[in-house]
Amino acid sequence: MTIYNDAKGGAQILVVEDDPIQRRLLKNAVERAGYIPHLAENGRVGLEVLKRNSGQINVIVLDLMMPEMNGLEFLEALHVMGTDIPVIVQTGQGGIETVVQAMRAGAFDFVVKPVSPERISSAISNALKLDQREAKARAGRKSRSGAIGFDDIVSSSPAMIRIIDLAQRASQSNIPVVLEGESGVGKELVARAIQAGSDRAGKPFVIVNCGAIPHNLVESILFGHEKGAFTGANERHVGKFMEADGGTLFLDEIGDLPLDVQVKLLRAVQQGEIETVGARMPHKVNVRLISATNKDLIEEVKAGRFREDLYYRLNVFPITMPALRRRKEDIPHLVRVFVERFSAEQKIGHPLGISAGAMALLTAYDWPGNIRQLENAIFRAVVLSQGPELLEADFPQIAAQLPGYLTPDHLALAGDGRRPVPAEGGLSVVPSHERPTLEHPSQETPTPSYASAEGVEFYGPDNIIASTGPSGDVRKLADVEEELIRFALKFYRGQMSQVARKLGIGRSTLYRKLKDYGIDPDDPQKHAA
Ligand SMILES: Nc1ncnc2c1ncn2[C@@H]1O[C@H](COP(=O)(O)OP(=O)(O)OP(=O)(O)O)[C@@H](O)[C@H]1O
Repeated sequence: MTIYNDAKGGAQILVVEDDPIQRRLLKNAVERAGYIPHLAENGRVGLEVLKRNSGQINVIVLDLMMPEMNGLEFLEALHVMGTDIPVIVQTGQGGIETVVQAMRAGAFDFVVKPVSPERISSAISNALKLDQREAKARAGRKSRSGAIGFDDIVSSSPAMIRIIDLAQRASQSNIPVVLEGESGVGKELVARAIQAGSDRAGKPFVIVNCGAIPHNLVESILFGHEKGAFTGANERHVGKFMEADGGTLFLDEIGDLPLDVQVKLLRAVQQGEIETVGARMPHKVNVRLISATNKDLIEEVKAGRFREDLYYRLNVFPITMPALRRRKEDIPHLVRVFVERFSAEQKIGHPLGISAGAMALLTAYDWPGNIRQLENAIFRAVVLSQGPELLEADFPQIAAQLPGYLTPDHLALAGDGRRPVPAEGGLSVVPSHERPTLEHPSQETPTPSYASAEGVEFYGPDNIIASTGPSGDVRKLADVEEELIRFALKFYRGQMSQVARKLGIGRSTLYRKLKDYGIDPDDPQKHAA
């Protein structure tokens, strides 16, 4: 790993990439754009660099396919660390599904390999813009957080109106509530509103994400520990139950709680007292519990991963929150509220609207990351917006995933040279007559000049590699090889991993051959002068 400290005053970019050639290319591109690169050959080293340079790194450029700790694991580790440095993921293999996973895991943008220096430079400059403005936006939102109530929950659909009604009733008592629903549907928001609408309003609202804490620390984090209770317990630690005393404890991802801690939680719920690790006596606590889960808890009980007695104790008042794709009526309302909120926060300086085409696009999409993903998409679009209204072009990642919205760039996203594959449960196939007809005339969506589905033969003129030259003699092996590589690059639209795999060679061998033959992967047909 190399660290460049000869600061030119530019932003600092961490490049996490296992392929030495790609790493070098990125380093050059980052330097050429005037930034300071930090290089790491895998996710583990990347985390070390981050820790060592805490607060210094502005943007991360991350490869998704890496040995040891892959890109998704790295994103997960960032989430656990509570770091929200914008991450640009690079994808070559795996195609759109991996990209969707990465965006879900919080990536800001993605680029498809091989990445041109211009593309990476513009992705970094967008991410930097976001980095600076988001810090302000977060500060703004945080100051409101204590006061979030039912009025802050956008609800147009019958399903959401019913949820608000249930939640309002739950807020009238101390009844334990379980909020069920996919990630990003608004469980925490509803939990906050319940607290704000209850007689505990103004008291602590403490959140514990049970899924994000290492198993060996859960007990101590929930119940606290005395000084010297175990090796390394150098200070007394007040647990989350004590912190929430008098208020509400929101246990997120409750299904991830280890079984041994579930026993202690059951005792706390049944007896209203907690046992601090290392303490002689239990403490009485007055805490209202709201739990949330994106798992089916009954299935977890059946599988023996969640205690049945605890399930019945916690699940007295279940509220199931449907995914956003099941209540699309909420989308336009949410979009307008977010556009208004973010343009005010970002001090856009003029009223910002949204075009009908963009609204149709956002409504057509299925939002696998639910409202969080929608909120982030709008935030990003508002930050980067230039005109009086947001257009479809401001949502390239969404458009790329909707059939009927493909542009030439988007087509290149499919990892296997075919049209992008919808993420599981991620997209609706919108019948053509219902598809929003936006500024995408059909000629903008090119018909691929090949049919690369496995097993489908291709008989186009491009597919003929001659075995004899103009003189009538057999051609040199190297010439044929060069031609085949150029063809493969074009055929697989520059997807290096795929080209290497299909040619039956390693990626580094491919890069070496590109160099030997002077082939530019961005423009494989161009011959060196
Ligand atoms: N109905 C809504 N109106 C306005 N904003 C909403 C609504 N639902 C969710 N949001 C916003 O979407 C984001 C995600 O919501 P929230 O954190 O409550 O989801 P969650 O279900 O708790 O997610 P996770 O399970 O991943 O923790 C938050 O910023 C929240 O304010």
